[in-house]
Amino acid sequence: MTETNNKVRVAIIGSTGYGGVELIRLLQAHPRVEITSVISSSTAGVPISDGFPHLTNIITRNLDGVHPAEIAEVADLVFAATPSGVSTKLVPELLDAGLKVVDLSGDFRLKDGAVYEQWYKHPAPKAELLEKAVYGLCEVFGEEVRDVDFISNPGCYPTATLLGLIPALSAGWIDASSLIIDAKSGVSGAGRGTSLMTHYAEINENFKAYKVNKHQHIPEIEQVLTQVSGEPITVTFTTQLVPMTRGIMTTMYATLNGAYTTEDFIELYRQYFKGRQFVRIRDLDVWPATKEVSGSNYCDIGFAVDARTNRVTIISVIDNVVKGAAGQAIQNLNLMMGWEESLGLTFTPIYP
Ligand SMILES: NC(=O)C1=CN([C@@H]2O[C@H](COP(=O)(O)OP(=O)(O)OC[C@H]3O[C@@H](n4cnc5c(N)ncnc54)[C@H](OP(=O)(O)O)[C@@H]3O)[C@@H](O)[C@H]2O)C=CC1
Ligand SMILES: CC(=O)N[C@@H](CCC(=O)OP(=O)(O)O)C(=O)O
Repeated sequence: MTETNNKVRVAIIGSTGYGGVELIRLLQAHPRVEITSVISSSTAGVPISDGFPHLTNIITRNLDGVHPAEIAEVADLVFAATPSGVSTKLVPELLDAGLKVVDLSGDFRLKDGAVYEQWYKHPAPKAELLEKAVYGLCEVFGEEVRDVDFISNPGCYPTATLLGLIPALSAGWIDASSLIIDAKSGVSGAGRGTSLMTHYAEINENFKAYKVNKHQHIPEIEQVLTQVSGEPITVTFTTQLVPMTRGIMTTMYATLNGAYTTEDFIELYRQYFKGRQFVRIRDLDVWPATKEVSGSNYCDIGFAVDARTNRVTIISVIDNVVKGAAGQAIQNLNLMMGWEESLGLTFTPIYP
């Protein structure tokens, strides 16, 4: 990989979407990255600040078209912040052109193509690429990310959910057959395209469930939980849209396998995530709120054991666009490059 002035050259496909624009914001402040191309399939040739005035005098370059060979001439690594279905076709061409790739879509997260087709309703990528893609949940699989050239960035809901469940499941503290996940997202999770679902009058002062038991993140969560626990796991997973711009809260319920206390959970998770600065385990009765991670790469997790019901409630929050997308993608870049994983990501949440 070429490093110019000690910097890696990076291109962003889908730079006119929410994930891409957030990558621009974060990478602008990254000390080891130079953005050499911002790419659009529909508006190439115009300055990106035409459509995004907040980038005026920050990114002065024009949008480039989607041409893998040309991208490979100016960049070493590309972020594909593209819709599912698009990445399936694009990523092989980018890899063939010699680029490293971090793909933000759901296309390469599921190892079984038939499962992908069942949930995503698109033709699956080739099996060898599904095999090659490394699932970049940094705090769990960070060692596997080092020195690879193709990362599949985890989904937003799965990031919050998996970080909230894996330590307790790995330790055998919770019953794997009892998992219920109640998930809520701000509307930026749906991307920049307009739809009736996210239209202001439909979501303002409203709160609605969608894709109940049908969400494409269900097999992703089940695949990873099955992998870490060694036994087949299914989950009940309900997604809901909240009238806010950013943020995900997942509230998880599980039956306990023993007489563990809330303090035990806090200690278990602090040990599991020791040295991983982006996961913050809350003190007793200090519940995480989405605002407390907004604009940052943190995932905050809190617990309450209920001895009466023999269940634990686990609450996990992230900013869907940062830790759920662009921030985690940069964390993966850092690991791929052998840099400190927090490089360029150590900013404080925006509050209030
Ligand atoms: N928003 C979020 O919180 C999260 C999103 N993701 C995933 O990240 C990806 C990007 O999401 P998000 O930014 O929200 O989506 P958006 O809909 O906001 O943006 C997607 C972008 O992809 C570009 N695009 C569309 N078709 C093509 C094509 N054929 N070739 C190249 N580029 C294309 C579009 O830009 P143009 O027309 O200019 O090319 C568009 O701006 C998606 O796969 C999404 O599921 C994952 C986690 C969280
Ligand atoms: C609020 C909202 O609509 N969120 C989206 C998140 C989709 C996403 O990020 O898609 P992939 O991870 O599968 O690429 C959804 O629920 O479908």
